[in-house]
Amino acid sequence: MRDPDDLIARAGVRGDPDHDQHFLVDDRVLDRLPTYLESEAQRASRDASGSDPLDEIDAETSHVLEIGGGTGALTDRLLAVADEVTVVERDRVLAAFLREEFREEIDAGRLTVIEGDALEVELPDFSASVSNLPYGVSSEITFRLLPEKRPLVLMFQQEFAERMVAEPGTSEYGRLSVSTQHYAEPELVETIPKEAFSPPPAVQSAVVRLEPRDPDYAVDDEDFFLRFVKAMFTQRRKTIRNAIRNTTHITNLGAPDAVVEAADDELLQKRADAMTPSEFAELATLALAVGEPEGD
Ligand SMILES: C[S@@+](CC[C@H](N)C(=O)[O-])C[C@H]1O[C@@H](n2cnc3c(N)ncnc32)[C@H](O)[C@@H]1O
Repeated sequence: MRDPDDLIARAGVRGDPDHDQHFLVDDRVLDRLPTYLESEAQRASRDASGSDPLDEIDAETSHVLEIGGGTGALTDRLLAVADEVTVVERDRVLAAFLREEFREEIDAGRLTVIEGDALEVELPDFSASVSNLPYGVSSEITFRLLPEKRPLVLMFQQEFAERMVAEPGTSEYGRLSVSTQHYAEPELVETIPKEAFSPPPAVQSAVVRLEPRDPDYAVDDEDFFLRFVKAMFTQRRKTIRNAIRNTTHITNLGAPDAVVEAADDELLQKRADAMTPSEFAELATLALAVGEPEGD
Protein backbone atom coordinates (compact mmCIF):
# COMPACT_ATOMS: atom_id res chain seq x y z
CA MET A 1 0.00 0.00 0.00
CA ARG A 2 1.15 3.54 -0.69
CA ASP A 3 2.34 5.44 2.37
CA PRO A 4 -0.04 8.36 3.11
CA ASP A 5 2.77 10.76 4.11
CA ASP A 6 4.68 9.93 0.91
CA LEU A 7 1.56 10.66 -1.14
CA ILE A 8 1.21 14.10 0.48
CA ALA A 9 4.92 14.79 -0.14
CA ARG A 10 4.70 13.66 -3.78
CA ALA A 11 1.59 15.77 -4.35
CA GLY A 12 3.50 18.75 -2.88
CA VAL A 13 0.39 20.00 -1.08
CA ARG A 14 -0.64 20.91 2.40
CA GLY A 15 -4.28 20.24 3.17
CA ASP A 16 -6.29 23.45 3.26
CA PRO A 17 -8.92 23.30 6.04
CA ASP A 18 -10.85 26.12 4.33
CA HIS A 19 -11.43 23.67 1.47
CA ASP A 20 -12.29 20.72 3.75
CA GLN A 21 -8.90 19.13 3.13
CA HIS A 22 -7.88 16.84 6.01
CA PHE A 23 -5.89 13.90 4.67
CA LEU A 24 -5.92 10.57 6.53
CA VAL A 25 -2.40 9.64 7.57
CA ASP A 26 -3.07 6.72 9.94
CA ASP A 27 -2.45 3.47 8.03
CA ARG A 28 -4.49 1.34 10.42
CA VAL A 29 -7.55 3.56 10.02
CA LEU A 30 -7.10 3.59 6.24
CA ASP A 31 -6.84 -0.23 6.15
CA ARG A 32 -9.98 -0.64 8.26
CA LEU A 33 -12.25 1.70 6.28
CA PRO A 34 -13.02 -0.65 3.32
CA THR A 35 -13.67 -3.54 5.73
CA TYR A 36 -16.67 -1.68 7.15
CA LEU A 37 -18.49 -2.50 3.92
CA GLU A 38 -18.95 -5.90 5.54
CA SER A 39 -21.65 -6.47 8.16
CA GLU A 40 -20.70 -6.75 11.83
CA ALA A 41 -21.15 -10.55 11.66
CA GLN A 42 -18.92 -10.83 8.58
CA ARG A 43 -16.23 -8.70 10.24
CA ALA A 44 -16.36 -10.80 13.40
CA SER A 45 -15.96 -14.05 11.49
CA ARG A 46 -13.03 -12.65 9.51
CA ASP A 47 -11.37 -11.34 12.70
CA ALA A 48 -11.77 -14.80 14.25
CA SER A 49 -10.09 -16.43 11.26
CA GLY A 50 -7.17 -13.96 11.53
CA SER A 51 -7.15 -13.24 7.79
CA ASP A 52 -5.76 -10.05 6.24
CA PRO A 53 -8.66 -7.58 6.08
CA LEU A 54 -7.95 -6.17 2.63
CA ASP A 55 -7.54 -9.67 1.11
CA GLU A 56 -10.69 -11.15 2.47
CA ILE A 57 -13.35 -8.48 2.22
CA ASP A 58 -16.74 -10.04 1.51
CA ALA A 59 -18.90 -7.21 0.15
CA GLU A 60 -20.30 -5.75 -3.06
CA THR A 61 -17.12 -4.12 -4.37
CA SER A 62 -17.62 -4.26 -8.14
CA HIS A 63 -17.62 -0.45 -8.43
CA VAL A 64 -16.70 1.63 -5.39
CA LEU A 65 -17.28 5.39 -5.38
CA GLU A 66 -15.04 7.69 -3.35
CA ILE A 67 -16.04 11.31 -2.80
CA GLY A 68 -13.08 13.62 -2.14
CA GLY A 69 -10.00 11.69 -3.21
CA GLY A 70 -7.39 14.07 -1.80
CA THR A 71 -3.93 12.63 -2.33
CA GLY A 72 -5.26 9.09 -2.87
CA ALA A 73 -4.41 7.22 0.34
CA LEU A 74 -7.94 5.82 0.62
CA THR A 75 -8.25 5.44 -3.17
CA ASP A 76 -5.23 3.09 -2.98
CA ARG A 77 -6.95 0.89 -0.34
CA LEU A 78 -10.17 0.85 -2.35
CA LEU A 79 -8.30 -0.29 -5.47
CA ALA A 80 -6.99 -3.20 -3.38
CA VAL A 81 -10.51 -4.51 -2.71
CA ALA A 82 -12.60 -3.30 -5.65
CA ASP A 83 -12.83 -4.28 -9.32
CA GLU A 84 -13.36 -0.66 -10.25
CA VAL A 85 -13.14 2.68 -8.42
CA THR A 86 -14.43 6.13 -9.33
CA VAL A 87 -13.07 9.06 -7.36
CA VAL A 88 -14.53 12.58 -7.39
CA GLU A 89 -12.20 15.44 -6.43
CA ARG A 90 -13.00 19.14 -6.75
CA ASP A 91 -9.48 20.50 -6.27
CA ARG A 92 -7.77 20.90 -9.66
CA VAL A 93 -4.24 20.28 -8.33
CA LEU A 94 -5.28 17.16 -6.41
CA ALA A 95 -7.27 15.77 -9.36
CA ALA A 96 -4.20 16.23 -11.60
CA PHE A 97 -2.03 14.51 -8.99
CA LEU A 98 -4.42 11.55 -8.76
CA ARG A 99 -4.35 11.14 -12.55
CA GLU A 100 -0.55 11.12 -12.50
CA GLU A 101 -0.07 8.93 -9.40
CA PHE A 102 -2.61 6.31 -10.51
CA ARG A 103 -1.81 6.39 -14.23
CA GLU A 104 -1.42 2.58 -14.42
CA GLU A 105 -4.75 1.89 -12.73
CA ILE A 106 -6.46 4.46 -14.96
CA ASP A 107 -4.90 2.94 -18.10
CA ALA A 108 -6.04 -0.50 -16.94
CA GLY A 109 -9.62 0.81 -16.74
CA ARG A 110 -9.81 0.23 -13.00
CA LEU A 111 -9.88 3.88 -11.86
CA THR A 112 -11.77 6.93 -13.11
CA VAL A 113 -10.96 10.37 -11.74
CA ILE A 114 -13.80 12.89 -12.04
CA GLU A 115 -12.68 16.45 -11.43
CA GLY A 116 -15.59 18.46 -10.09
CA ASP A 117 -18.01 19.22 -7.29
CA ALA A 118 -19.57 16.05 -5.88
CA LEU A 119 -22.86 17.92 -5.55
CA GLU A 120 -22.97 18.67 -9.25
CA VAL A 121 -21.14 16.04 -11.29
CA GLU A 122 -22.97 13.07 -12.73
CA LEU A 123 -22.26 10.08 -10.52
CA PRO A 124 -21.62 6.59 -11.95
CA ASP A 125 -23.79 3.60 -11.17
CA PHE A 126 -21.77 2.53 -8.10
CA SER A 127 -22.14 -0.62 -5.98
CA ALA A 128 -20.92 0.98 -2.72
CA SER A 129 -19.18 4.11 -1.48
CA VAL A 130 -16.36 4.54 1.01
CA SER A 131 -15.46 8.18 1.57
CA ASN A 132 -13.78 10.53 3.98
CA LEU A 133 -16.21 13.33 3.21
CA PRO A 134 -15.53 17.06 2.94
CA TYR A 135 -17.27 18.07 6.19
CA GLY A 136 -18.60 21.39 4.86
CA VAL A 137 -20.94 19.55 2.48
CA SER A 138 -21.20 16.15 4.16
CA SER A 139 -24.96 16.41 4.70
CA GLU A 140 -25.71 17.38 1.08
CA ILE A 141 -23.45 14.62 -0.28
CA THR A 142 -24.93 12.00 2.05
CA PHE A 143 -28.47 12.83 0.97
CA ARG A 144 -27.35 12.60 -2.64
CA LEU A 145 -25.97 9.10 -2.00
CA LEU A 146 -28.63 7.64 0.35
CA PRO A 147 -31.50 7.47 -2.22
CA GLU A 148 -29.24 5.33 -4.44
CA LYS A 149 -29.73 2.54 -1.86
CA ARG A 150 -26.16 1.26 -1.86
CA PRO A 151 -24.01 0.36 1.17
CA LEU A 152 -22.10 3.45 2.33
CA VAL A 153 -19.13 3.83 4.70
CA LEU A 154 -18.69 7.52 5.38
CA MET A 155 -16.53 9.64 7.69
CA PHE A 156 -18.23 12.57 9.46
CA GLN A 157 -17.67 14.97 12.29
CA GLN A 158 -18.48 12.87 15.37
CA GLU A 159 -21.37 15.03 16.55
CA PHE A 160 -23.02 14.76 13.13
CA ALA A 161 -22.52 10.97 13.12
CA GLU A 162 -24.12 10.69 16.56
CA ARG A 163 -27.17 12.60 15.37
CA MET A 164 -27.51 10.30 12.35
CA VAL A 165 -27.67 7.15 14.48
CA ALA A 166 -29.69 8.62 17.39
CA GLU A 167 -32.84 6.93 18.73
CA PRO A 168 -36.08 8.66 19.75
CA GLY A 169 -36.03 10.12 23.26
CA THR A 170 -32.37 11.19 23.17
CA SER A 171 -31.09 14.75 22.87
CA GLU A 172 -29.26 13.89 19.61
CA TYR A 173 -32.45 12.58 17.95
CA GLY A 174 -33.79 14.93 15.29
CA ARG A 175 -34.60 15.53 11.67
CA LEU A 176 -31.19 14.16 10.60
CA SER A 177 -31.83 10.85 12.47
CA VAL A 178 -35.28 10.34 10.94
CA SER A 179 -34.25 11.25 7.41
CA THR A 180 -31.09 9.09 7.54
CA GLN A 181 -32.96 6.13 9.00
CA HIS A 182 -35.66 6.51 6.36
CA TYR A 183 -33.13 5.25 3.79
CA ALA A 184 -30.71 3.10 5.73
CA GLU A 185 -29.81 1.43 8.97
CA PRO A 186 -26.87 3.44 10.32
CA GLU A 187 -24.16 2.06 12.60
CA LEU A 188 -21.42 4.20 14.14
CA VAL A 189 -18.50 1.79 13.72
CA GLU A 190 -15.49 3.77 14.90
CA THR A 191 -14.52 7.16 16.32
CA ILE A 192 -11.34 8.62 14.87
CA PRO A 193 -9.03 11.00 16.76
CA LYS A 194 -7.97 14.29 15.15
CA GLU A 195 -4.35 13.09 14.99
CA ALA A 196 -5.26 10.55 12.30
CA PHE A 197 -5.49 13.47 9.85
CA SER A 198 -3.11 16.02 8.38
CA PRO A 199 -3.85 18.80 9.11
CA PRO A 200 -6.00 17.70 12.09
CA PRO A 201 -9.62 18.90 11.97
CA ALA A 202 -11.06 20.95 14.86
CA VAL A 203 -13.15 18.08 16.22
CA GLN A 204 -13.16 14.27 16.46
CA SER A 205 -14.50 12.25 13.56
CA ALA A 206 -16.55 9.08 13.32
CA VAL A 207 -17.19 6.44 10.68
CA VAL A 208 -20.79 5.48 9.94
CA ARG A 209 -21.81 2.39 8.02
CA LEU A 210 -25.15 2.82 6.25
CA GLU A 211 -26.93 -0.35 5.15
CA PRO A 212 -29.75 0.43 2.73
CA ARG A 213 -33.18 -0.78 3.79
CA ASP A 214 -36.83 -0.04 3.24
CA PRO A 215 -38.44 1.57 6.28
CA ASP A 216 -40.90 -0.47 8.37
CA TYR A 217 -43.65 1.99 7.47
CA ALA A 218 -45.13 3.23 4.21
CA VAL A 219 -45.31 6.81 2.96
CA ASP A 220 -47.23 7.84 -0.14
CA ASP A 221 -45.20 10.97 -0.76
CA GLU A 222 -41.57 10.88 0.35
CA ASP A 223 -40.98 14.63 -0.18
CA PHE A 224 -43.99 15.52 1.94
CA PHE A 225 -42.95 13.06 4.69
CA LEU A 226 -39.43 14.57 4.89
CA ARG A 227 -40.84 18.11 4.84
CA PHE A 228 -43.34 17.21 7.58
CA VAL A 229 -40.54 15.79 9.77
CA LYS A 230 -38.46 18.93 9.17
CA ALA A 231 -41.45 21.09 10.18
CA MET A 232 -42.11 19.15 13.41
CA PHE A 233 -38.47 19.46 14.53
CA THR A 234 -38.45 23.24 14.00
CA GLN A 235 -40.90 23.18 16.95
CA ARG A 236 -39.04 20.64 19.06
CA ARG A 237 -40.20 22.08 22.38
CA LYS A 238 -43.86 22.27 21.37
CA THR A 239 -46.40 19.46 21.30
CA ILE A 240 -47.10 17.93 17.92
CA ARG A 241 -50.58 19.46 18.13
CA ASN A 242 -49.08 22.98 18.19
CA ALA A 243 -46.29 22.12 15.78
CA ILE A 244 -48.83 21.06 13.13
CA ARG A 245 -50.64 24.38 13.56
CA ASN A 246 -47.45 26.52 13.63
CA THR A 247 -45.64 25.15 10.59
CA THR A 248 -47.98 25.54 7.63
CA HIS A 249 -45.33 27.75 5.98
CA ILE A 250 -43.19 24.58 5.74
CA THR A 251 -45.82 21.85 5.28
CA ASN A 252 -48.11 23.96 3.03
CA LEU A 253 -51.10 22.46 4.84
CA GLY A 254 -54.25 24.41 4.07
CA ALA A 255 -56.25 22.76 6.86
CA PRO A 256 -53.96 22.01 9.83
CA ASP A 257 -56.93 21.96 12.23
CA ALA A 258 -58.49 19.12 10.28
CA VAL A 259 -55.32 17.09 10.85
CA VAL A 260 -55.38 17.87 14.57
CA GLU A 261 -59.02 16.85 14.79
CA ALA A 262 -58.47 13.55 12.99
CA ALA A 263 -55.21 12.54 14.70
CA ASP A 264 -54.75 10.25 17.67
CA ASP A 265 -54.68 12.35 20.85
CA GLU A 266 -51.74 10.41 22.29
CA LEU A 267 -49.57 11.37 19.30
CA LEU A 268 -50.67 15.00 19.45
CA GLN A 269 -49.46 15.31 23.03
CA LYS A 270 -45.94 14.13 22.20
CA ARG A 271 -42.97 16.30 21.29
CA ALA A 272 -41.06 15.66 18.07
CA ASP A 273 -38.07 14.12 19.84
CA ALA A 274 -40.28 11.37 21.30
CA MET A 275 -41.88 10.43 17.97
CA THR A 276 -40.69 7.30 16.17
CA PRO A 277 -40.23 7.46 12.39
CA SER A 278 -43.34 5.30 11.90
CA GLU A 279 -45.40 7.69 14.06
CA PHE A 280 -44.22 10.58 11.87
CA ALA A 281 -45.24 8.53 8.82
CA GLU A 282 -48.70 7.87 10.30
CA LEU A 283 -49.25 11.59 10.90
CA ALA A 284 -47.80 12.66 7.54
CA THR A 285 -50.14 10.23 5.78
CA LEU A 286 -53.10 11.65 7.69
CA ALA A 287 -51.96 15.21 6.94
CA LEU A 288 -51.82 14.43 3.23
CA ALA A 289 -55.30 12.91 3.36
CA VAL A 290 -57.18 15.54 5.36
CA GLY A 291 -54.85 18.56 5.69
CA GLU A 292 -55.36 19.93 2.19
CA PRO A 293 -51.69 20.35 1.30
CA GLU A 294 -51.25 23.02 -1.32
CA GLY A 295 -49.11 22.42 -4.37
CA ASP A 296 -48.84 18.63 -3.80
C1 LIG B 1 -11.43 15.14 4.18
S1 LIG B 1 -10.55 15.21 2.64
C2 LIG B 1 -10.30 13.49 2.32
C3 LIG B 1 -9.13 13.19 1.38
C4 LIG B 1 -8.75 11.73 1.22
N1 LIG B 1 -9.84 10.90 0.75
C5 LIG B 1 -8.20 11.18 2.52
O1 LIG B 1 -8.96 10.44 3.19
O2 LIG B 1 -7.08 11.48 2.88
C6 LIG B 1 -11.85 15.71 1.55
C7 LIG B 1 -11.47 15.91 0.10
O3 LIG B 1 -12.64 16.35 -0.59
C8 LIG B 1 -12.30 17.39 -1.51
N2 LIG B 1 -13.52 18.20 -1.69
C9 LIG B 1 -13.96 19.25 -0.95
N3 LIG B 1 -15.16 19.66 -1.37
C10 LIG B 1 -15.51 18.84 -2.40
C11 LIG B 1 -16.65 18.76 -3.25
N4 LIG B 1 -17.69 19.60 -3.13
N5 LIG B 1 -16.68 17.81 -4.22
C12 LIG B 1 -15.63 16.94 -4.36
N6 LIG B 1 -14.54 16.97 -3.58
C13 LIG B 1 -14.47 17.90 -2.61
C14 LIG B 1 -11.15 18.12 -0.87
O4 LIG B 1 -10.36 18.81 -1.84
C15 LIG B 1 -10.41 16.97 -0.16
O5 LIG B 1 -9.43 16.43 -1.01
